[in-house]
This record gives sequence, C-alpha cells and structure tokens, in this order.
Amino acid sequence: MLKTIAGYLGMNANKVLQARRALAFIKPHRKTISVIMAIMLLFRRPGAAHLQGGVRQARDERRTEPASSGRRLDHGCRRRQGSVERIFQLAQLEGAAGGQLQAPGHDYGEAPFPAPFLPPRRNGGGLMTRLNHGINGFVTGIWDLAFNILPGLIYLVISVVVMFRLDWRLSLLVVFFAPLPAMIGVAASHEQTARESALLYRWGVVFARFNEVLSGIVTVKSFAMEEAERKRFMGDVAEAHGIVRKGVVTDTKIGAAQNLVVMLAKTASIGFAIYLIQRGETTVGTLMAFLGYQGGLFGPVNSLTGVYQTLRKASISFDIVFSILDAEDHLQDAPHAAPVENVKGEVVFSNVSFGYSDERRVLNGIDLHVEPGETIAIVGPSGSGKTTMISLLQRFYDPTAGSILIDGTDLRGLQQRSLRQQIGVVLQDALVFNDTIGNNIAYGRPDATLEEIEAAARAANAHNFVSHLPGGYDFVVGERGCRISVGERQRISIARALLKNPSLLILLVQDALDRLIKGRTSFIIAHRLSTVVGAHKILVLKDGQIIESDNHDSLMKQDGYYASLVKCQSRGLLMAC
Ligand SMILES: Nc1ncnc2c1ncn2[C@@H]1O[C@H](COP(=O)(O)OP(=O)(O)OP(=O)(O)O)[C@@H](O)[C@H]1O
Repeated sequence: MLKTIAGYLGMNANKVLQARRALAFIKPHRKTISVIMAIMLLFRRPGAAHLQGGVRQARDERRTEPASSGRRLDHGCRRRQGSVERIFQLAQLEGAAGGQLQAPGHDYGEAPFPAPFLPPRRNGGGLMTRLNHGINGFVTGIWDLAFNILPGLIYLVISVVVMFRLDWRLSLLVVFFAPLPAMIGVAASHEQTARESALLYRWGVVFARFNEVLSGIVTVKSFAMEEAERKRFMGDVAEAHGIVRKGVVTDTKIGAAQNLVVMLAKTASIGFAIYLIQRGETTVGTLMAFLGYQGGLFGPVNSLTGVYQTLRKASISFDIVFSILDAEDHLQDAPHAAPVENVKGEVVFSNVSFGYSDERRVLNGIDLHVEPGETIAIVGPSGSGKTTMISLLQRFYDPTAGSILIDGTDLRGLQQRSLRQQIGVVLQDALVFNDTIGNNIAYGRPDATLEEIEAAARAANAHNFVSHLPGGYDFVVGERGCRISVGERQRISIARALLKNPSLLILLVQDALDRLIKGRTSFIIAHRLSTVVGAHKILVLKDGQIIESDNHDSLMKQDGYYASLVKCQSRGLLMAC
C-alpha cells in the first residue's frame, strides 16, 4: 500500500524505504497516536454537527447566519484542536520520535563517534545544524502524516456532502474548481523541495564556519580577524536570506494563484446562483449558506496540499537523518562479538597496514608485541602514523590488512563498547564539559562516590587546586573548561582516567605520570624526551613503518634515527627535529 501511495506521490524505491524506516520510529507510539487522533476527531465533531444544523437552518429560515457562525465554530474548534495538537506535539511526539532518534540506547544511536583526535570528516556545527533541521522536518512530516491527512479527508467528504445537499448544481460547479489549488500546490512543491535543500546546505555551511570561529576564537582574535569573520558570516547569512526572500516571493505568488482560483469559484457560484434565484430555483439563504461551506471544501483541499508539500520537505529530512545515522554505522560489532573482561594487557599488532583511503597507505606492515604492564612510547616525525596506530588500537578503524590482538583475541571479535571501557585516554588538549569538576572526573564512571572522585583527584595532583576553588568539586568549569587553566584541565582528565582504572592506557600528553602508568599497558605519544626515556620500548615510526624499536639506551647505542633525534634536541621537543 505504501508503494502505491508513494508511486502516486512520485517517490522512488529509496524514498519508500526511508518512509518505512521513518514509520518504524512512530510504531512504538501508535497507541498514543490513535488516542490523540480520536480526541481530535471528537473535538471537531461539534463542527460537523453544526454543518448539518446549518443546512436545516438555511432551508428553514433562509437566513445568512450559518456562514458566519460556521466560521466562528470552526475557529473555536481549530483553537481547541490547536492546543491539543500543541500539547501533544511538545510533550509526546517530539520527545518520542525526536528522542528516539537521539537516544543513545537506540540501535542507531549506538553508532560510534568518530575518532576523537582524528580530523572529523564533517564539521560539528554543520552536522548539528543539518541534524537539528532534519529532526524537526522529520517530526513535522510524521505529525502531518498522522494528524492532518485523515481529518483533512473526513472534512473534505463532509463539506462535499453538505454542499450537494444544499444545491447539487452549484456543487458541481465548485467541485470543478476544487482540484485546481491542489494542482498548483503540487506543481510548486518541486521548486519548494529544491529550495529547502539549497537552504539547508547554506545554513550548514554558515554554522559550520560559525562553530569553527567560536571554538577558535582565541586564534581569530590573535590574528585580528574578527571583522573579516563578521563580514564573512553576514555575507553567508545574506546569501541564505536571499534564498528565503526568493522563496517568500514564489510562495506568495503560489498562494495568490490558489486564492484566485477560490475567488473565481466563489464568483462563478454567485453568478450561477443569481441566475438560479432569478429562475426561482434556489434561494438567497441557500446561496449564503453555500458560500460559507465552500470554504469547508477549499480548506481541507489546501491543507491536504500542505501535507503533500510537508511530506516532500520531510523526505529531505529523511535523507539527512538517515545519511547521518548510516554514515556513523560503519563499524558494527560482529554478530558473536565477545565482551571484554579482565584484560591482562597483552597487545599484538600483526603485520598491520592501514590507509584512510585506497590511494594512500598510512601504516605499512606494523609488527609489535607488548607484554602486560609495559610502557610503549611512539615517536616519529609529524604525519608518520602515530595517532593512527592508537586509533586502530581503539578500533575506530579496522586495519586494511593484518590484525590487532588484545590478550590473544582479534579486536574484530570483541564488543567495541566494552573494549573502550577497558581503555583510558588522556589527551594533550583535554576535553572537559561545562559541568562540575566532580562530574567531569566521574565522566567514565557516573556511579563513583565522592570519596573515589577525591582519591582520583589526589592521585592526579588535582585535589589541591580543586579545594581552592569556590565550591570545590561542585565548581562548574565553564564551556570547554574556560574557567580553569590548560594544566588544570589536564589534571582533571588524568583523574578521570585513574578513576576509570583502565587496563590499557593511551597518553597523548607532555608528561606521563608514573602513578598513572604503573601496572598498566601504556602507549605514550609524548613530545618530551623525559617521558620517552623510561619506556620499556620506544617505537620509531617513519612513513608508516617501524624503523627502530628498543629501549632508550639500546637505541642510543645503535646510533640510528632515534639517536639523531635525541642529539638534535637533547633538551627540547623530539618532534621539532
Ligand atoms: N581522518 C583522516 N583522514 C585522512 N587522512 C588522515 C586522517 N587522519 C590522519 N590522516 C593522514 O594520515 C597520516 C598520519 O596521520 P597521523 O595523525 O597518524 O600522524 P601523526 O604521526 O600522529 O602526526 P602528528 O605527530 O603530527 O600528530 C597523515 O599524513 C595525515 O594527513
């Protein structure tokens, strides 16, 4: 049935599939929706009863009252129905359908986020704009589908029946005009859909840049680029507004054409009615009543046309929402993936190769054996593949060739979520949320007690500064931790990693805390020599290959690339050489 309807609406197989997936979101709420639809129909019943009363009144009293009172009642019903719709829309449907899309526990929501320290493929601001718009359009589409089509059809039928009961000849004339506004609306919907798409793309671009500028405001200010960015933003917004303005003009023309048809229908029916009155075949009262109910025909026709247009726009939202959900879904757990428990910490890279695209390999034949509790430092020039190795270890990507094993099990046979629960990550640019220090430390373990949080903070040398802050662990750090220093942010992220008590540790920091790495298999990408010297093994990566691998003393004795790095900068940063 869906296919047949879709065929009439000019939708292809992909759109049908999307519609099916969209309907799956409202399926769990079908009972609530049915109840609300019944309530809405109930609210409108007085209007329908009034229609019949109006017919009698017109015939018996031959007065002009019903038209205006019909409009009054209809307005009252609309108001009541509007409030029911609104309450439901706000309280239920947005929360349900939108919430389902956003809920982390939902199938689609479980998709992994992109690797945190790899450049994301899409800018967050643009993505959020598209997603937000997509979900709104999605909910509006589902809303229209559920609540406007059926009532629209019912009131269309009622209006036609009432009009034919008033005068079948006048009705035939009006019915001739009735499809015209709908045809105009359908013809216009193609341009409206294209416009919606263009507008969405534009806003995506605007907010992607806006997001970048806001998060990099220090760089913008230090290069005195505020004015240039402001101009750029205003230019982009003006471009988007240009599309909106053009759209308003087009929509106004379309509305005017539809109104013209309604006016023509009215004029034609008045002319024809005057002719019939002169011949004594109808009355003035019938004509007045008829004109009132004529609106009851064109109203539903217009609203059904509106539904069609909304659905076409919603199909763009479906495109956006599903493309985002599907894009995030690329690394699924294998059907029989095992949970990761009691990790000892043995890590093996076996002939691992990887490339972000087919054209270029970033890692080539990496072999590595790490015993539980060992500390591995990875050094090498910028772009040599250090971060990529770490991303593969967290299974943000799968190797193109070879395999990575933890305690003898291939990562592809493990549940991703439980794998990441065993891995603690401390980044150079630590991410803290606009929340209390306590909540930030407990991020990976929301069930942690205050005592545990404090113990972790003490171990990370954070307790001292936290206790001097107003409110201590209840101090809110501001957006991206703007109310505390970079070093303090890093201490919080170290405390967070300690509280999680992971079996594997990944550190991308200047200094690795001995307390943190002790007894854990640790991977360090550090730019400071002092951090690297104590490692059990130092991997030297160059052009995606391990060219040297040993401890500091042995590598120095070999007098190879690592030794040249150290000599080049015995006191400074390794990567500067
Ligand atoms: N998401 C990505 N998509 C495409 N290419 C990428 C992506 N991330 C990294 N690369 C490329 O892969 C190569 C290795 O990058 P990687 O980040 O692993 O290097 P790195 O050794 O950690 O560098 P650095 O020390 O500068 O952080 C680089 O040439 C980089 O341009």
